[in-house]
Amino acid sequence: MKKVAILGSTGSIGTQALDVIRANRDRFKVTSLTCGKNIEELSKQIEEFSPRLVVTADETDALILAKRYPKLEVMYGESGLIAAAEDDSEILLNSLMGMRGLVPTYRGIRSGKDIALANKETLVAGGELVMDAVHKSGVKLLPVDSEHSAIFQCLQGNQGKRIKRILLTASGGPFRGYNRKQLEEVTLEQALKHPKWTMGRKITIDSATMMNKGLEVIEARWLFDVPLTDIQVLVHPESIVHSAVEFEDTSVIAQMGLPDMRIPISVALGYPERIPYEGRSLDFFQEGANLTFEEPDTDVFGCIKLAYAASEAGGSYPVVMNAANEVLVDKFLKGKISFVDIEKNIEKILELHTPSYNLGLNDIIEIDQIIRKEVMG
Ligand SMILES: NC(=O)C1=CN([C@@H]2O[C@H](COP(=O)(O)OP(=O)(O)OC[C@H]3O[C@@H](n4cnc5c(N)ncnc54)[C@H](OP(=O)(O)O)[C@@H]3O)[C@@H](O)[C@H]2O)C=CC1
Ligand SMILES: CC(=O)[C@@H](O)[C@H](O)COP(=O)(O)O
Ligand SMILES: [Mn+2]
Repeated sequence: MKKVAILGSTGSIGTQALDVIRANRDRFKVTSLTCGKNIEELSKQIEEFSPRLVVTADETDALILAKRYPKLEVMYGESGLIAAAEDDSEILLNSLMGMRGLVPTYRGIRSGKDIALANKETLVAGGELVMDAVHKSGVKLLPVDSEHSAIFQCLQGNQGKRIKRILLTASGGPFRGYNRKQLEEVTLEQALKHPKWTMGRKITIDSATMMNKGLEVIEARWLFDVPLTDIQVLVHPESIVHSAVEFEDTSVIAQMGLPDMRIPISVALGYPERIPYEGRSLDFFQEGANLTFEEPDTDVFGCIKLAYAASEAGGSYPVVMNAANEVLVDKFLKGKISFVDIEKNIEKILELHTPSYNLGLNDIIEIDQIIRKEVMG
């Protein structure tokens, strides 16, 4: 039985991970589960998976659960997330949304456990630090993000071959083909309608601005130790090729499949036998089927350029970009700013930023907090 702790178990990734675990109950034991405020969903998970520890964001919710489940260890806040990350599980699935996942990821690595990472903001803000900790502690960092899982799968059995280029695919989001003027008019409702994937709200907006692809470029850089110049974004609206790797010998290996996150989650959890998506198939290979690819329009979707530039500049720039993006997306979700204000404000904040370098964990946390306060206003 593989013991698994899941941070963010009540979210889109977390609940799909529990789908995979449910289909393989003899293979997994759930040790810790966490939520933000959704204690009703967490209660259902407690009843079904009997974790030893659960964590909520706030004390009030923790007290409710402690009363409801007197035998259960209930904690809250970052100390609770760290306790879950350092519990006796062998693998930590981090499916938290946002930079809040950095510290628990780091502590999980230092406690010697393998990390299944969906929480891409962790690598955007602290990639260099996290990868250094991974190498020093000898744990495995297994990507859950569908493109990075695809690249990871392409690399299996090809470790000796030199990577020439990573082809990072993108759906193009709900506004593919729009011009700047049209983007100025889009609504929150339209931005939340992703053409292919059903995901949490924040990543769905990131996909609409294409900042998600920018975050994924940075994620790929750290995960696969590949220069930014060798990571190419390709818009592929069918979302069947989840990414590909071109090797020095000019061969290309691609991973294809249904847009179903339970596939990359299963890969990261170690290919459990039974898969919860039986009965579905990739009915693509038929006469006349074709796959289309196009360059992203980075004049319209400038977030991609901002991400490359921030990662190229290094130091505190990616931390600032990520923090600003999280706050601005939240403002857009709350109807406080327009869609194009997200990119405009990130660009302005990066232009005005005085960088710092050689950041430790506390520096990253402090810069993140300062930018959040500034952008929240
Ligand atoms: N969804 C997807 O298909 C994909 C997601 N990812 C990445 O995976 C990560 C998770 O995404 P997704 O599942 O969509 O996100 P969701 O918003 O659906 O879930 C986020 C999880 O974090 C919890 N959470 C929210 N706020 C807090 C808080 N203040 N303190 C503690 N926990 C909190 C949520 O709890 P609650 O339920 O109580 O709000 C939930 O369990 C992100 O980094 C995303 O970019 C990557 C690829 C695909
Ligand atoms: C499912 C997943 O991995 C998401 O990151 C998804 O890829 C977002 O799609 P975009 O390609 O539109 O950003
Ligand atoms: Mn992705």
